[in-house]
Amino acid sequence: MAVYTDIAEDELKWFLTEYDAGQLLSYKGIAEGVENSNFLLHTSKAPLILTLYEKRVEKSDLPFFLGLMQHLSAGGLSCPLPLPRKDGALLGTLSGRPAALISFLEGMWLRKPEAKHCREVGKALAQMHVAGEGFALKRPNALSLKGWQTLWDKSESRADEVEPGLQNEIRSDLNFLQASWPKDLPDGIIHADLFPDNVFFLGDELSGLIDFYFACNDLLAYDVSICLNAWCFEKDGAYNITKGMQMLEGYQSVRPLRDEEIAALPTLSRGSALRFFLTRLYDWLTTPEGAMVTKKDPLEYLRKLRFHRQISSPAEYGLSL
Ligand SMILES: Nc1ncnc2c1ncn2[C@@H]1O[C@H](COP(=O)(O)OP(=O)(O)O)[C@@H](O)[C@H]1O
Ligand SMILES: N[C@@H](CCOP(=O)(O)O)C(=O)O
Repeated sequence: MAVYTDIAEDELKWFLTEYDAGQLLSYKGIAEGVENSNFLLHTSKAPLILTLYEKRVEKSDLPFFLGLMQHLSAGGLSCPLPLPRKDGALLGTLSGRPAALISFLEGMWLRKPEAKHCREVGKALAQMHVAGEGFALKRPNALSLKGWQTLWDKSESRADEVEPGLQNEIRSDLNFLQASWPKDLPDGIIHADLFPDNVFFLGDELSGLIDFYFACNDLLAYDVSICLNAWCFEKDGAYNITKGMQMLEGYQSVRPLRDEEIAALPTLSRGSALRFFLTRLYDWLTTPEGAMVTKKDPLEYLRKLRFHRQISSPAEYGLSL
C-alpha cells in the first residue's frame, strides 16, 4: 500500500478551502502505487485525487509534472488535470508535504492485458510523444545511465544476497550499456513508467494515462522499450511476440519508428530492464519490513534483462523488417 503520509480531516478541510472544490464528503487512502501517497476524495462537486509527493519526487520537478499534464491534455491526450487553487497555484502543502489535487480519471487498469490492449497502449504512447512536442519545460532523465550507476553503487555490495553472482552480472551490463547507449535518436517528452497500472481502460477502450511523475526528456524509442518490458512478457517470464507486434504496430500507426530506433531496440530494452531492476533492487534492500508499500520483485526484471541480452535482431520483438 502506498500511503506514506497520513492526513487529518481538519487539515484536509482547511487545505480544500484554498480550492473551488466543493465540500468534503469523504476521503480514503489508495492502496495502489509505490512512489507517492494518494487519496480519493469525494466532494459536493466531483471526485478528485489528492497526491502528497514523497521521497523520490523532487519538489523542484513538480511544475514540470503538473504543467506537462496540462500541456498533454491540451494536445488531446486523455490524462488527469491538476486543479488550480483559488490563487492560481497548482501546488499546496498538506501534512508537511507538497500536495496537489488532480482530476479523477474514469477507468480501471488491466490485471491481464491482452494483445489488443497492447496495441491501444502503443498508440497512446505515440500520441503522448506527439502531444509532448512544444512543451516548454525540460527535465533530464534522472534514471538514465548516470542514475543507474548511482543506484548500483548503493546496492552492489548486497546484490548477491538477492541472487549469487549478480554483482558480476550487473556490472558487465552497466559496462556494456555505458559503452553502447545510442545517441542521436529522436528525443522528446517520455512517460518513462507506462506500466499496466498507469493505463486505464473502460471495457476494451483505453480511457487515459496517469502517473507522470517519472516523465522527462529522453529518447522516444526508450519509452517504447519500457512498454515492451512492462506489457509484453507473461507471468512465466516468456516474451509474447504477438503482444510485442501489436504494441509496435499500434505505436507506428501514429509515429513510425526510424530505422536507427528499430536497430537500437535491443540495447534500449536491455537498458530499461536494467533501470527497473535497479530501482526494485534498491527498494528491496532498503524498504523496512512492515512499511506500508508492496515491494516489487527485482528478479522479474533480471529475467527480462537476460532475455534482451540474447536478442540478435529487433525482428524478435515482433517487428516486420
Ligand atoms: N487521476 C486519477 N484518477 C483515478 N485514479 C487515480 C488517479 N491518479 C491515481 N489514481 C489511483 O491511485 C493509484 C496510484 O497512483 P499512481 O499515480 O500510480 O501512484 P504512484 O505515483 O505512487 O505510483 C492508481 O493505481 C489509481 O488507482
Ligand atoms: N513501475 C515501477 C514502479 C513505479 O510504480 P508506479 O506505481 O509509480 O507505476 C516498477 O514496476 O518497478
